[in-house]
Amino acid sequence: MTKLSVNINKIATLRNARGGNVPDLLKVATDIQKFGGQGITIHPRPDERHIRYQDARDLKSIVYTEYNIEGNPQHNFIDLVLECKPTQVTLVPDAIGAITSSAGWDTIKNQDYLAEVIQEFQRNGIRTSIFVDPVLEMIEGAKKTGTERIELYTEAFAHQYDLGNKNGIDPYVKAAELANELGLGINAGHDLSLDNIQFFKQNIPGLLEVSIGHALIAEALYLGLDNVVNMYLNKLK
Ligand SMILES: CC(=O)[C@@H](O)[C@H](O)COP(=O)(O)O
Ligand SMILES: NCC(=O)COP(=O)(O)O
Repeated sequence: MTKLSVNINKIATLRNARGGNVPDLLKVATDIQKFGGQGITIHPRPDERHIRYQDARDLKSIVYTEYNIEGNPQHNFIDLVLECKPTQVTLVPDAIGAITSSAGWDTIKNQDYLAEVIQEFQRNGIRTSIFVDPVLEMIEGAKKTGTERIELYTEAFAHQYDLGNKNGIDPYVKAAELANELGLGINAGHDLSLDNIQFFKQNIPGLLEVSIGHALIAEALYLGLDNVVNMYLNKLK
């Protein structure tokens, strides 16, 4: 079974736009789980432009499914994760100020660094995953860091799928086969959507978890619009 972990960064983006508490991030996280979501993902960034560090702390008592915190393991991030003790930490090599994640780790160049950080999280009972491109050398390097899981960076697949090129899945299938052989658990995320998720799932052996945010929140808005516009019209009769 593949678990769906819903990334709620975009809920925080919307809330922060007005400075108040609408939409209420904690209520959204509660409801996503009530609706069947099997995990909550957040990706606090150093500028706290969407998820704030305090949100990560507040979610600790709300998330009873899988709690996944993603980010670049700088000192503040490491301290936050050790304080929140989520189910899983996903390490992502983001540049400060990056609009969104745009590459996986070079698991060969950063092997010692990753191994050290991963050990620290594992000593604290937190499962680790590292964000990687579907490149075989990077999967082999990931294994050597001691991580339990990898998260396949799916932007390239999603882009090719949008263009009608289903062969974009090929490197992901090879990466997943190798990860399975090496005993690495497989997560995936970035730009997955209602359009592409079923094809991805059907082709990736042993896919344990997907984290989906941007498209899912946009789809939820769109699929709810008809309903809400009509609720307003009823009140204005
Ligand atoms: C690692 C990954 O692909 C997602 O966590 C993504 O980076 C979400 O972050 P933003 O919501 O800031 O784009
Ligand atoms: N790890 C990927 C994630 O959490 C969500 O990415 P996206 O769906 O917002 O592109």
